[in-house]
Amino acid sequence: MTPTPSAPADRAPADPVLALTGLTRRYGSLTALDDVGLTLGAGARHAVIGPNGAGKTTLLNLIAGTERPDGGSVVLDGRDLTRTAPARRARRGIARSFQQPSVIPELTVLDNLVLAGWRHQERLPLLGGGRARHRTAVAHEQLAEVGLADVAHEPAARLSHGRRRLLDIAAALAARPRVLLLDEPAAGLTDRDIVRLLDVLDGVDATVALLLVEHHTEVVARVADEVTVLVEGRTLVTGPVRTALDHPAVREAYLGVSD
Ligand SMILES: Nc1ncnc2c1ncn2[C@@H]1O[C@H](COP(=O)(O)OP(=O)(O)OP(=O)(O)O)[C@@H](O)[C@H]1O
Repeated sequence: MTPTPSAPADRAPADPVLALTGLTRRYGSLTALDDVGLTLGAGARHAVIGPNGAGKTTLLNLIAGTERPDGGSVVLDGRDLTRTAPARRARRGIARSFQQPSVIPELTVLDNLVLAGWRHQERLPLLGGGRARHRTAVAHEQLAEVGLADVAHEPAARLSHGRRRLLDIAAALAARPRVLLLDEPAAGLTDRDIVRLLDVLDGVDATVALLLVEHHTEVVARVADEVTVLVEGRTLVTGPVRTALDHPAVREAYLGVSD
């Protein structure tokens, strides 16, 4: 991965936050992911695109730990997590927002965020009620940041799909992750919701590495610095966003355009 634009040219890029090497996953005779490697530094904005069935969700599953690879490794901050359970990976700093938001519909919007931030809160040196008050105050701030302050006390079930997506992302961020995995965040969103989504992603802490699977190429072009294109489980191209999106094979294989 190239250094971030602000990194001095004469200094080596910082250690990677997330390093994936040779990731391979088979389902019977189908190789869903074939020897895929990727390195994300702090503050990376990396998108993975590709046609249906290319292996994008499989890649996220292998990083989050909900599936195990048949080959390769997942290393976070120098620690090999390839055999580590999903909950432990989450505690180490891998957060995920799903295609179908995973918020708890019966809880209020605010309580969803309070709950999501609890893991981080456990590490703060606050006692009893102090912790709860602090967490609630932080959750209110986070809701304001994602434009959901007006529905703080509504059950999450009453939110539109777009706003539930934003809550899901806010909940993932509340655990203060090192890496945020986003699975098609723009899917099913209205144009107005997409503008909100882009605002939220713009506001993600610059130290968090963001890995985005997305079909919406305008969202990819707006959010990502770098793009990996998967086709049939293999990396077709990986590089700066414009180079990847303008690659003739990508235009043909993914966008259905031939020059
Ligand atoms: N649990 C499974 N059992 C068998 N085959 C699977 C399983 N999960 C995924 N596959 C297959 O692996 C391949 C990659 O699937 P994956 O969902 O990762 O693709 P994708 O790029 O995310 O596709 P989409 O854009 O449609 O979500 C597909 O051919 C899919 O049918």
